[in-house]
Amino acid sequence: MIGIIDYGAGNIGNVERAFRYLNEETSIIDNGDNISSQLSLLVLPGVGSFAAGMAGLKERDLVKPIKEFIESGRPFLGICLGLQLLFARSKESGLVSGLEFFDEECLKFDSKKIKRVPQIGWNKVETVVESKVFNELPDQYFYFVHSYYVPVIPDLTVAKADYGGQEFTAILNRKNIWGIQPHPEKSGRTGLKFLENLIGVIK
Ligand SMILES: NC(=O)CC[C@H](N)C(=O)O
Repeated sequence: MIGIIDYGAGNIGNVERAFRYLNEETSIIDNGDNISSQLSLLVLPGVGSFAAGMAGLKERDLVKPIKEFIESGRPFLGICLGLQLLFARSKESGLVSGLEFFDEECLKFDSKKIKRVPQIGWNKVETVVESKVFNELPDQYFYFVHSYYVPVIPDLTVAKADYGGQEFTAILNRKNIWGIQPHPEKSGRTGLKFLENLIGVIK
């Protein structure tokens, strides 16, 4: 069973449809009581601001159960804002702390150097560390919608992308924690294949 966290603003429906297309059972989780170690994967699909995301998790008492699930070593996937919320903080939301699994800060694309911020559209993802999650992808193109990014971080970034000359982390992994900045649920066959590969890797 794959748990999909609903903190009131994530892209739940498309994420649920993507996993169901892969014949995976899903459960929508909007309170901490439903986060159990029986889940094969816990997914945090994020849409909106860093502060609103954390507020949504706090309002539903989801922060502690999510942290306990991840600290217990169970597989976790953060999507877009869900990847960013794994970090200590973001330039988007001042002093608001994230889930703090990683110390770095999410930064904003420099609109003085890059004409169009947010990045909205397809972009090529470049593998940094070989992983089975990249096996037999139809191509390397994923769909992005974001203004903030996580820099490339050694021993954490497994795939990167470049937007307007700014390199950033597209996919991260450390032990049981996975994050993907683009939206695999909006990235067609490539996104579905990534999710299918990830399900195989975490089993
Ligand atoms: N699509 C989103 O949820 C964007 C996440 C974050 N607010 C960013 O701009 O990077």
